[in-house]
Amino acid sequence: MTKRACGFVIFRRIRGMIEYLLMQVSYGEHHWTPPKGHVDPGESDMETALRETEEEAGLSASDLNIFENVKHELNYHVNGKPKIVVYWLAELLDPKKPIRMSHEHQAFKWLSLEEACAVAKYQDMQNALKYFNDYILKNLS
Ligand SMILES: Nc1ncnc2c1ncn2[C@@H]1O[C@H](COP(=O)(O)OP(=O)(O)OP(=O)(O)OP(=O)(O)OC[C@H]2O[C@@H](n3cnc4c(N)ncnc43)[C@H](O)[C@@H]2O)[C@@H](O)[C@H]1O
Repeated sequence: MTKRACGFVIFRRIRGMIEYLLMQVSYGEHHWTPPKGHVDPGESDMETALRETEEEAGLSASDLNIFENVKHELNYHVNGKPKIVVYWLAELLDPKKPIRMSHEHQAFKWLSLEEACAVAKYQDMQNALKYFNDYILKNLS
């Protein structure tokens, strides 16, 4: 059975720069991803993305401008099992709003596209970040 997770690639505009929020998990390989998590039974993808973002980063829907039509899907395998991760683009409305981490993460960073791609490590996550960055440059600048 395919696992499904959903979240937001969150960006902020600060000092004339675009920065992306990446969070480092406190377990396993301590990898970095945007806030996201598994879809619970009966939840829609968007409900999952909102719940996980609140739990993992302390940000609620009212903190974000969510671009519901701008999304990107990642497909990879975890322990031999397929996993789909859906990300929507979202802007943090107050760029200075503090991030409140849960026990699932040990660090977070606001990063430029290049820095975020270096930290994200996986090619498909890098492609997602570039896709969203292109959208911002073409439509939101
Ligand atoms: N090793 C561990 N030890 C203790 N508790 C653990 C654990 N793994 C998970 N948990 C528990 O599971 C919960 C996570 O639940 P959720 O928070 O609901 O779900 P998630 O973000 O999708 O989980 P995860 O971090 O496992 O997913 P990812 O696909 O990024 O990452 C899964 C794997 O895929 C790899 N990966 C990530 N992105 C990838 C990509 N784009 N391509 C290929 N591989 C990728 C990662 O490096 C990682 O190895 C946590 O509360 C934690 O308690």
